[in-house]
Amino acid sequence: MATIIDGKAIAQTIRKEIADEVRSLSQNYNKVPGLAVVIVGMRKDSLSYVSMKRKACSEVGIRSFDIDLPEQISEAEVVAKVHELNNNPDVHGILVQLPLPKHINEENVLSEISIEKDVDGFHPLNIGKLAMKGREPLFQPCTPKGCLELLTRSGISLKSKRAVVVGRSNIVGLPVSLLLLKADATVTIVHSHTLNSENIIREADIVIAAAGQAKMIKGDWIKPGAAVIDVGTNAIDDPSRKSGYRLVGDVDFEEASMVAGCVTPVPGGVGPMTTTLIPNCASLNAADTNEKNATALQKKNVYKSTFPSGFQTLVEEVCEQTDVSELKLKVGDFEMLLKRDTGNSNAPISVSAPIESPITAPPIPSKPMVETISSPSPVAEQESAAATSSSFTNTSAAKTSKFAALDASGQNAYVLVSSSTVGLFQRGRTLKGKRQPPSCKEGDIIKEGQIIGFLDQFGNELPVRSDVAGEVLKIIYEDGEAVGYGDPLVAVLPSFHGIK
Ligand SMILES: Nc1nc(=O)c2c([nH]1)NC[C@@H]1CN(c3ccc(C(=O)N[C@@H](CCC(=O)O)C(=O)O)cc3)C=[N+]21
Repeated sequence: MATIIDGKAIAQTIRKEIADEVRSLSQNYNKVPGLAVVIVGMRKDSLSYVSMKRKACSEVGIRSFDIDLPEQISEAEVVAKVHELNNNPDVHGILVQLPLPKHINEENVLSEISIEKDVDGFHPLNIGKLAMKGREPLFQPCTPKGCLELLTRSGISLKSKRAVVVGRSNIVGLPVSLLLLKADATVTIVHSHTLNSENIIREADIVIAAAGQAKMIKGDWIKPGAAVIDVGTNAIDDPSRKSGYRLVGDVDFEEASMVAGCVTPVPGGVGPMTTTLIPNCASLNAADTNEKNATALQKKNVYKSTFPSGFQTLVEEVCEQTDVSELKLKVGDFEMLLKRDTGNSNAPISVSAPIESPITAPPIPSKPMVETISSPSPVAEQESAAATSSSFTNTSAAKTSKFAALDASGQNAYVLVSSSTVGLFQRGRTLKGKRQPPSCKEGDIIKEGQIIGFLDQFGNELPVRSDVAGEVLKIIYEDGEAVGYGDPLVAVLPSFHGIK
């Protein structure tokens, strides 16, 4: 007689682990993971799954964002909703319940979910990474992951085992095969066009049934002692029930339990694992973004211009990593001009274009400004210097080349608009709880005094204005990142940069 793998009990253990994690996250970082569950329409089964997922969230202390959209909604409106959730920093995971109504293209919606919030792991890029050796997706799909958890938590190893997956759907069959492969099993997928599926299944040490066919897998298809995970959730008529139906799996449970070593029941097997692992993904993601922000903050705090240490670092970097010959720093009334001999006899005796102290004081009082004038040197040399180093960390190759081009032009004179306070940098304003589009983007031509973003201080949004007119060269901080006093937020290439 097979051991029954109790999915409910294992899921409960995992929920306790998640609740602990969520608690420590909120105690240590005052951060609550958030999961948005989007449902379109009123399909009975979807409503029931969604309510289970939302309940699972509240049980472990995760904030659930309930997005209930009407059946008739257009694809564009669903996509817009997804974008809004992508931009909401309180949302760490987004799940769009499937299936969507027929007039909406599932692929178009799913591929709009930011892969960093794709807790279902359905984004093509996540699946792609799952399929590749040596790559890790940001999220592993929950139901497949649940299947593997059930096995490993029941003491069943996967390495070198023969696993047969029945079904090749995008949401279970394919990803579970990839996970098994990653776990070093030898994997075979059987599907509607496979000949002699039974014989193949009979060789399996591990069977994952995800075909969507009620009781399709019979007892004599199973190798004695095999582990059988039944993903099927099929409703079959049952007049003896009040509801008129009951759920059965893809495996004939009664028969299988006479042969298998262990088997999952339906309900009570894989289902509760799916419901439990989705909030887990959101929670892990919240912890992860927290860690990333902390590291980013640590890195960027080097620039924190609690004068003079931030500027010292900046000056050191400019001197060590660039050919800049003159550097002018201004913070309010304080002004400093540094000159050095870069060994280039052609160095111009150029004076920096004057940049006035900020006069548009409130609510941002004084902003530290940095102006650099680079001495011309051979273009190739400049380019290689700029390619390997820049006073801006984390610049993409394209952006770095922008700086390289600037350097090479000998007109390197950008101004940093810095933070006057500690807060969260926001690219756009929030109106009625909705984040508006970014105030500016790289490449924009802006006017003096123009708002380039906002600083959120405990919900109070302070506009950040540029002191100079020019081109937005680089936005140094991302939306929602924490910034300290004096941190450079945006680099602007003043429109007078060509004047010598
Ligand atoms: N974006 C998306 N992600 C999904 O993960 C997803 C989806 N769409 N669409 C539908 C399928 C199905 N699914 C289930 C979740 C829980 C149970 C579950 O908890 N079942 C209970 C029984 C439930 C009952 O008694 O009604 C159990 O097996 O014990 C089943 C099935 C998630 N899905």
